[in-house]
Amino acid sequence: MAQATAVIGGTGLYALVDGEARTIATPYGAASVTAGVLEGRDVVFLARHGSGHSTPPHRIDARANAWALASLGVRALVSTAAVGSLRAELPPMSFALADQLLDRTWGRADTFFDGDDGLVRHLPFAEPFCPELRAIARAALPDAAPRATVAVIQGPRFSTAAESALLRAQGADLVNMTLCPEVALAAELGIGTATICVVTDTDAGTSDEDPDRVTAELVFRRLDEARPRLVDAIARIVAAIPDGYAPRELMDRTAIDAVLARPVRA
Ligand SMILES: CSC[C@H]1O[C@H](OP(=O)(O)O)[C@H](O)[C@@H]1O
Ligand SMILES: Nc1ncnc2[nH]cnc12
Repeated sequence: MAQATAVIGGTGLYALVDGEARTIATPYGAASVTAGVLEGRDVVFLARHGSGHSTPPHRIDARANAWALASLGVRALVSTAAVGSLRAELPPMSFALADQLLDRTWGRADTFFDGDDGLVRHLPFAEPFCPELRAIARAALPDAAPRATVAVIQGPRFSTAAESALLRAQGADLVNMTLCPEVALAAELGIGTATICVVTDTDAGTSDEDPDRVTAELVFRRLDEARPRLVDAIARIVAAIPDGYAPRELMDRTAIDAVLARPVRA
């Protein structure tokens, strides 16, 4: 059965719905998903880092994940992201809805259209997140900051204080390691995305003594604390997505169908 809505869980969210985990072979390797029901809606859940957080951010196969979701008929994606804050107005434990991306990753497979099979396309990406899903998320989460620019760094290490200051000066509000290329790859396959950012830390911090200065342990701890609110936020958004939701047509159907027709490997 086609699953119109997917949830990608980031750090700290490794399960969401009851159901059997299923492995999907894709042209880029296997992806593991669980189909189930949330708020009476069919959803497919995918844990970005694997069920035990075994995949680091720079090794996530975002192409396999996006291809697997598209092959299941997914059109709407609600994702979660643990983020560091670069702004005092976005304190730890607050939620924000991402609306812009600054891609500072490198060396990641970041397109389905690298020309190998003569298929060349250029995704319009001025608005990386789906405006309709963002509007739904804003209405569902009135306490979340309605917009934020997320800088996506390569990781797995965190930023230096100088890098953090530079990202802030360049207009970033939040910092993360996974939303690129995930959001673009979903868009290339006709999937619209809304992302709930959970602020876990103040990145490089405001001083050496800043208790919110990032460590992985701090991120995991804060996500554990925030998880009930995060699951509730996801459920609210999923419940509000209309049956007839249609993402923007940023990519032509012929190209999407050609990518989905590529031979799979286990
Ligand atoms: C474990 S701290 C760094 C880790 O947290 C964020 O994960 P996600 O975006 O999947 O929520 C960040 O991007 C890093 O992958
Ligand atoms: N400070 C930070 N930098 C990058 N990714 C993060 N995920 C959570 N906090 C982060």
